[in-house]
Parts: sequence; structure tokens; C-alpha cells
Amino acid sequence: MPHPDPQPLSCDVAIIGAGTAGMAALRKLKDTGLSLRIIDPEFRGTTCATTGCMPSKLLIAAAEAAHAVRHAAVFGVHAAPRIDGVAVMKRVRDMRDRFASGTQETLLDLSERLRLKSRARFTGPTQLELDDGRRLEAERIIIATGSDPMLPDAYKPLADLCLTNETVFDLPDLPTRLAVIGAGPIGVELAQAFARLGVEVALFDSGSTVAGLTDPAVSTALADALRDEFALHLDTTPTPRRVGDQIELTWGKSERAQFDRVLVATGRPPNLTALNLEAAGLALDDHGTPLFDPRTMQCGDAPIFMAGDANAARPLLHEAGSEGAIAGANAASWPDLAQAARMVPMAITFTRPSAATVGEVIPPGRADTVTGSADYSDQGRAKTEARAAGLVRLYADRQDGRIRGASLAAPEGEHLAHLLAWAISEGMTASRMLDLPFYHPTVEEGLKSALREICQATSSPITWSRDDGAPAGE
Ligand SMILES: Cc1cc2nc3c(=O)[nH]c(=O)nc-3n(C[C@H](O)[C@H](O)[C@H](O)COP(=O)(O)OP(=O)(O)OC[C@H]3O[C@@H](n4cnc5c(N)ncnc54)[C@H](O)[C@@H]3O)c2cc1C
Ligand SMILES: NC(=O)c1ccc[n+]([C@@H]2O[C@H](COP(=O)([O-])OP(=O)(O)OC[C@H]3O[C@@H](n4cnc5c(N)ncnc54)[C@H](O)[C@@H]3O)[C@@H](O)[C@H]2O)c1
Repeated sequence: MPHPDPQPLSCDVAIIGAGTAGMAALRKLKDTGLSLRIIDPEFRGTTCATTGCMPSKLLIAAAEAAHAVRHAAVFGVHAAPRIDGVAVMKRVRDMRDRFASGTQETLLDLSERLRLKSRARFTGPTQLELDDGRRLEAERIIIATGSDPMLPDAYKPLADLCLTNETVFDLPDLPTRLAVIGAGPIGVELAQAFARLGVEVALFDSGSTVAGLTDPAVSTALADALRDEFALHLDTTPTPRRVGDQIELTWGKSERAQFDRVLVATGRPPNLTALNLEAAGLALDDHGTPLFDPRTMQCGDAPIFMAGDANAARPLLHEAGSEGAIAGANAASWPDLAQAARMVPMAITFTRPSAATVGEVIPPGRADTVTGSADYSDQGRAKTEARAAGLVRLYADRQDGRIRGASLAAPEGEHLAHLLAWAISEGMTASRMLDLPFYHPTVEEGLKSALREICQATSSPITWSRDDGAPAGE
């Protein structure tokens, strides 16, 4: 319905999207004296808290409890889990709502003048139109509209039987049979969690790797571990059709199966279509995403900045926060811009074993790189806990053994990833890392074999006072 006031609103900086990136931008801007507006159609809290990181980790936590009970017999402890699906989903929602209410309260604390509850679209480089007809003239604009799940065409006519991350956590009970399409981070995390909670799961991906791992050996190590728990079909694009209130998938030569629901996790493209970016006059890439400078977050030389999933570069929570801060600080100082030193890239998938990529993932055969490997299917501490599986690959500079990146699927992989990201940030060589203390017996000391391999390949010294033998079960 058109708004009664035809007079355009105006401000110094408009932020489109009140998620993690938009709110981080607002924090940088709020004490600058600039007039601000933040626009969002819902102000429902961040994706992370409502339908992303937190509910998925809550489901994974329930799954781990079930898994621990089911596998206790290996330690001589006998028990069988009785899984109350209604209670599992209720805890996910109750805790999710508590996390979400924290982010909602921050939004409610914003003054009425600051908040514009509406969807924004560009009508000019610095002009926005809101979906209630109001117009807003802003000297500088930050786009922080996030990303949305997409349904491939084949699933659109079956949308009522499909789930995405927006709906899956609202299931009142666990399904009996669930197909998951897409083995990226969302697909593998949720497929394993549902399988551990007793759901019959089949996971399909048209590609050949899992969890976004581009190192084939590491992806295979994770895929092998996942296959122990549920059916995983790579290089497979099934064809769906409705059969009563079920979805039937067919694939391969003549394989078929019916499922109660299909969880579609085939990617989350940036949420840009409603923005009418053509009117902003920005240069766009082949996917229609504005070209931007990742060190300033500025789009071309326009007074427009982009942060978070909206720019599709690093669609992760800590990066959305950091990009929002960079965009906010630079929108404040525009036209003077500061170049931010970006963090070492790190992406973790919370499967068990957990998967991660850190820094540069360097394909095999590059003359300037050496690779060191650590086999976690034979790692001491992991074996004591009956969870030995996985592989770590470290990529290092051939000249001096400086660690440049890592791919891994390993127990406690999320912690190993942090250790490696910090070492890479500090410019450490394999030799330097081996000079630092590794406690015994830990999952961390498993990295030593990969580091020694790099030292050997680069003729780097291991400090004379360090023992280069491996203790039992390293
Ligand atoms: C299931 C799942 C699990 C995840 N797990 C993890 C994890 O474990 N770790 C991790 O690092 N990352 C994880 N992520 C990714 C992480 O959630 C996102 O990277 C992060 O939430 C992105 O924040 P954002 O600010 O860019 O977007 P959002 O928080 O989505 O905010 C975008 C905002 O823009 C608003 N908006 C959209 N269009 C318009 C418009 N035209 N006008 C006005 N407002 C608009 C929306 O309403 C929304 O409030 C996960 C994601 C999912 C889906
Ligand atoms: N732990 C985490 O940090 C975490 C967890 C979940 C999500 N996320 C973020 O959310 C983003 C989106 O995750 P996602 O897993 O939905 O997307 P994704 O793009 O990472 O993975 C999608 C997968 O679906 C496959 N695919 C695409 N179309 C298909 C089709 N028609 N049939 C079968 N397979 C198909 C692709 O090959 C790919 O492996 C990620 O990039 C990540 O940044 C992060």
C-alpha cells in the first residue's frame, strides 16, 4: 500500500539488511554523528541465529548424544538410545528461539527513526524505494541482504514436500526417511545429524566431493567416514517425482526410493534479485553480483559497499561480521577509505570427523609447493576414543616450508583448523611449528607427521633439542 508521505526520506548512510553484516556495519557507524537508516522487511534476527549456524549445531548436538550412546558398546558400556523426535525438535526450537531473541532484542533497541521495516530496491545510484512506496535518498549505501536457499527447477513443483534450512528446524518430529540433495556444508551436516538420530537418510550430490573440500584425498576420507553412517551418492543427480504424499527419487541405471521429505541444500545464492541493481549503475559479474574490492568492500568507485553473504565471497558468519565492520567504517570515512587486511580464509563443516579448509588449498603438482599428510585413521588419541578417521593435508612453500594452507577431515578438526589458521596468519614454517609444544596424547600432535614431512621435503631443520621420534600413538 503506498505510504501517505510523498516527501523522500534522507540520510547519510542507509544499510540494507539487519543481519550479521548489517548490524556490524551499524555498530561502526552509530557514534559517528552521521544520520543513519537500517532497512529490513522483517527484523526477525540474524540468519545465523534463526535458521543457520545455531539451530544446525543444536541438531548436531542431539545427534552426538545419540551416537555416543549407540556406540558405547565399543568401550564395554552397553546402552541403546531411545530417541524422542518431538523432544529433539522442541529443544532445537526452544534453544534456537533463545539465541534468536538475543539478536531480536538488539534490533528492538534501535530507535524508531533508525529502523525502516520494509524491503528496499534501487531506483538510482543513491536512491532507494521501499516496498510501501516511500523513497529514501542516501549519500552512502551498504548492501547486506544475505543469501537465500534455492530450489532447482526439478524440485519446484514438489516444493510442499521439500525442506530447506528455512523450514527444516520447524519440523514437529523427525521424519522416517529423508533424502538430502547437495553435499555442501548444509547437506552433510544435517544428513549426518538426522542419520545419527535414527532417520533413514540418503544424500545426493551432482559433484564428486563433499563439504566443499577441493582436495580429492581429503574429501574421499570424509566421504568414506560418512558412508559408514548413511547412503551417500556422489556424481548423482536424481530425478524427483511425487507419489502420493511422498517423493520418489530415481537415479543411476534403475535405482529408486521413496522419501517422506527432501531437504534441498543445493546452495544459497546472494539475495540480490529484489534490489534492482541495474538502477544502481554498478558493474556486475556473470552472476549479477556487483564487483567490489574485498579490502574496502566498496563497489567500483560508487558510495556503495557490500558485506556478508550478499557478495558471495566468503559466506560465513565471522566473515559477515568482519565485512560489515569494514563496510561500516569505510562508509563512515567515505570518500577516504582504509584497506583492511583480511583474515586467513577458514571454513569448517561440523560433521564428525569435522572438515575444514584453511588458507590456500593448492592443487597437487605445483612446483612451488610441498604437501605433508597426517593419517587420522591411525592416530593415537583418536583411537583411544574409537573415532580414528580422516586425513590432514598441509600445503607449504617449497622454498622455506612456510605453511600456506590446509585441507582436513579429522576428529577435533574444528580446533586443528584454528591452530593452523593462526599459524598461517603468523607466517609460521613447519620447522617453527615443530619447535612449539605439542601435548601427548592429543589430536593436535597428529599434525607432527605432516610437519616433519614438509621439513624433510624442504630440507628445513628440526631444532636439535626436540625429539623427532614419535611417541606411542602419536
Ligand atoms: C543451515 C546453515 C548453517 C550455517 N552454519 C554456519 C556455521 O556453522 N558457521 C558459519 O560461519 N556460518 C554458517 N552459516 C552461514 C552464516 O549463517 C551466514 O554466512 C551469515 O548468517 C550471513 O550473514 P549476513 O548478514 O550476510 O546475512 P543475514 O543474517 O541473512 O542478513 C540479511 C538480512 O537482509 C535482509 N534483506 C534481504 N533483502 C532485503 C531487501 N531487499 N531490503 C531490506 N532487507 C533485506 C534479510 O531480511 C536479512 O535480515 C550457516 C548458514 C546456514 C543456512
Ligand atoms: N559450518 C559452516 O560454516 C556452514 C554450515 C552450513 C552452511 N554454511 C554456509 O552456507 C553456504 C551454503 O551452503 P550449501 O551447503 O547450501 O551450499 P554449497 O553451495 O556449499 O553446496 C551445494 C552443493 O549442492 C550440490 N548441488 C547443486 N545443485 C545440485 C543438484 N541439482 N543436485 C544435486 N546436487 C546439487 C553442489 O554440487 C554442492 O556440493 C555455504 O557456502 C557455507 O558458507 C556454512
